[in-house]
Amino acid sequence: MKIEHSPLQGCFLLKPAVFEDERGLFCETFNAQVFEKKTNLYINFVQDNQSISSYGVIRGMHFQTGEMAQAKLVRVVEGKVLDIVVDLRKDSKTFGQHYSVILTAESFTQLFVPRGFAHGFITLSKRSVFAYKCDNYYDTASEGGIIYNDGTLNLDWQLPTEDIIISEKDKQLPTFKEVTQ
Ligand SMILES: Cc1cn([C@H]2C[C@H](O)[C@@H](COP(=O)(O)OP(=O)(O)O[C@H]3O[C@@H](C)C(=O)[C@@H](O)[C@H]3O)O2)c(=O)[nH]c1=O
Repeated sequence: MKIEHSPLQGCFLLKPAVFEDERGLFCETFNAQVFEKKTNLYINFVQDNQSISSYGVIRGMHFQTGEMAQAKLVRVVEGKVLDIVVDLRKDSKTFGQHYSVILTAESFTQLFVPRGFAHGFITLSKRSVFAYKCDNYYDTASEGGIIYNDGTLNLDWQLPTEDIIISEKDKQLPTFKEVTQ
């Protein structure tokens, strides 16, 4: 497992070793010991999630607040997505900055998203299966979000507006300024 720093503080790319043979392939998608050794972080993942999306679907930008904040380890099991994170930690050197990365099933690359980040993704393939671990439980009362087309963040979703599909709930999310002021 190789771990690379993203430009955002505490946000890492994980590249698992992939073992191929005549049967197919094998890889460890998570190993707590290795993760701890390479990041110096002890993360107790307590919930695993999976979502399926069709082309053009954006889920995001989401986070949970306060004590229910969640770190996430995200990966794509089928298809291709553009994953985007925003650092919302006011005491961070990279506060307000965002980072985008393409995640595909074939690359096995994962993104570790720390607590205090907003997270979202768009499906660029016909369908995507997205899987992630969280270090805190889902809590509706703590849900927060930022509108995907926020004028300050100016996130590039890489698809024309007419191709974008987004839930009614996500269309109502506030702006970056409203969330961080
Ligand atoms: C996230 C979540 C949702 N749900 C339920 C609530 C709702 O009825 C249904 C769909 O929820 P949502 O529309 O919020 O699902 P979704 O838009 O996929 O939400 C997810 O988006 C990505 C970007 C993240 O980063 C995640 O943390 C999470 O916020 O599933 C759970 O039961 N547990 C969970 O952990």
